[in-house]
Parts: sequence; structure tokens; C-alpha cells
Amino acid sequence: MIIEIEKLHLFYTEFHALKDVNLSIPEKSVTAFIGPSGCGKSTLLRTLNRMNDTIPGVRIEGKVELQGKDIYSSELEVEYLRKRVGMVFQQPNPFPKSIYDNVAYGPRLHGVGKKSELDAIVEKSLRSASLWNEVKDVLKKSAWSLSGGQQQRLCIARALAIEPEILLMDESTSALDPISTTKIEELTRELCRNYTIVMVTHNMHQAARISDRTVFFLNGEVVESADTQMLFSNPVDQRTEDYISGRFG
Ligand SMILES: Nc1ncnc2c1ncn2[C@@H]1O[C@H](COP(=O)(O)OP(=O)(O)OP(=O)(O)O)[C@@H](O)[C@H]1O
Repeated sequence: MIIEIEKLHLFYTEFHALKDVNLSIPEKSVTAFIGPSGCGKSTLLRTLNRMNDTIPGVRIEGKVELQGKDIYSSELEVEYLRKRVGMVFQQPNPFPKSIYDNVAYGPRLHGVGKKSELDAIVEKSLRSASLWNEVKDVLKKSAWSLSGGQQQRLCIARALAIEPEILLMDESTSALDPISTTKIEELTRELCRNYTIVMVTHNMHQAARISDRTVFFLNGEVVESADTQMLFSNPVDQRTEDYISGRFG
């Protein structure tokens, strides 16, 4: 298991948003978080790269271990953590820079200065994000000239450029059209050969299509976590059954 979450509680000031979460996330696979709006999926995703740290009033109890190391320990540098755990958001958010500079941004920040090295990283990352063939002749063009789906794949390339081990995807297809969504779903299956992917999705069918494991949340608690096929065909908890059969949410 690459991530182990133990007895995790998270409070937004007084509000108890995550309650006693215990969860293991296997390496090089896709784990999907599902559940009704407000059940804590994004909050849990954000604990994995400490994005909640920036929100005032957040208090965390319990443990999140990445390869056996507590990511909330004072010895661990957040910058180092974010290099290992990349993130892609709901809305594509490329920088107002060229396609090339978006992908080169992270490596430059981490000290890569040589043009030939940067060129190689940019090409490799864009290839991994299935975008290279579409943009290889227009690398100098603004990232904002791309379509929404291409921008989202550019954001994936930007995240991959710093060679993370884990990629967090927070409803990364919900702002996209069906064709772009399919492309990102196919890409997710490709990427999980080399990366661990944890995704939040509103769309149960998407979880069923592309994840290896699914975690069902309700009111800040993990109700059920299982192999995706098992969870959708044979849920153990009645609340999971009710949710996946569309009785609520
Ligand atoms: N910054 C914040 N301050 C206070 N409360 C928050 C904050 N962010 C989220 N919450 C609350 O925590 C709970 C969980 O929110 P979260 O966004 O994690 O849910 P979610 O399952 O991802 O929902 P959705 O599917 O609608 O995005 C909600 O009740 C939400 O209102």
C-alpha cells in the first residue's frame, strides 16, 4: 500500500468533516471516491497532499502515511510532499503562458535549467498525457488557445513533469464534453501503469468504468471500500446499495 490512512478526523473549525477514516490505497492503480455532495470526498483528497493546510480553521487528527512516512510529521517538507503527490483540479487551470512553459514550469522551479533537458521533459510529459501529437508544432502558442479538454491534458502533463508518484484528480472531467471525458478516462487507465491515481468523481458510472477500487463516503465517513466490481455488483452495506441503485444522492 502506498498510502495508509489511520483514524483520520478533520474539522473545519467546529464542523467535523471527516470522521475516523481508515483507508489503504494500493500503488499503481486507480482509486475512486464516490458519494453524495458534501460527504467529504474532496476534503479527504486534499489531505493527501496537505492542500487543506492553507484553509484557516482546519484541524487534523490521526495519521496519513505515504510509503510508511507520516506526511503530517514536522520533519516532512510540504514542498517535497507536493512533488511526490501531484494534483489536477475540476476546472483546467493552465498558466497564462505558452504550452511549453506550462510543462517546463515545475522542472524549472526544481532547478532544471538546460534547454535540452527541458525539451526532453516537455516532450515526455506531453506524450504521457496523450497531447504531444496535437501540440508538437505549436508549443510556443498560449495554453489558453487550447480546447478545454486539451487544457486539462496539459494540466496533467504539467503535473507529470515533476515526476510525482501519485496523481490526485478532483472531478477532473466534470467541466468537459463527453469526447474529452473519454480521452481523459482512457489516459487515466494508461497512467495507472506507472502512477497511483486517486480520483473524486460525482459520476458513479465513471468510477465503475475506470477505477480498480472504489470508496463510498457518507457524512464524512467511509461506508465501504472495495474492489470496484465487487462494490458495484455486491455491496456489503445497505447504504452503498441504496446509493448505487440511485435511491439517494
Ligand atoms: N473550507 C471549508 N470551510 C468550511 N467547511 C468546508 C470547507 N470545505 C468544505 N467544507 C464542508 O465540508 C463538507 C465536505 O466537503 P467536501 O467538499 O469535502 O465534500 P465533497 O464530498 O467533495 O462534495 P462535492 O461532491 O459537492 O464536491 C461539506 O459539508 C462542506 O460544506
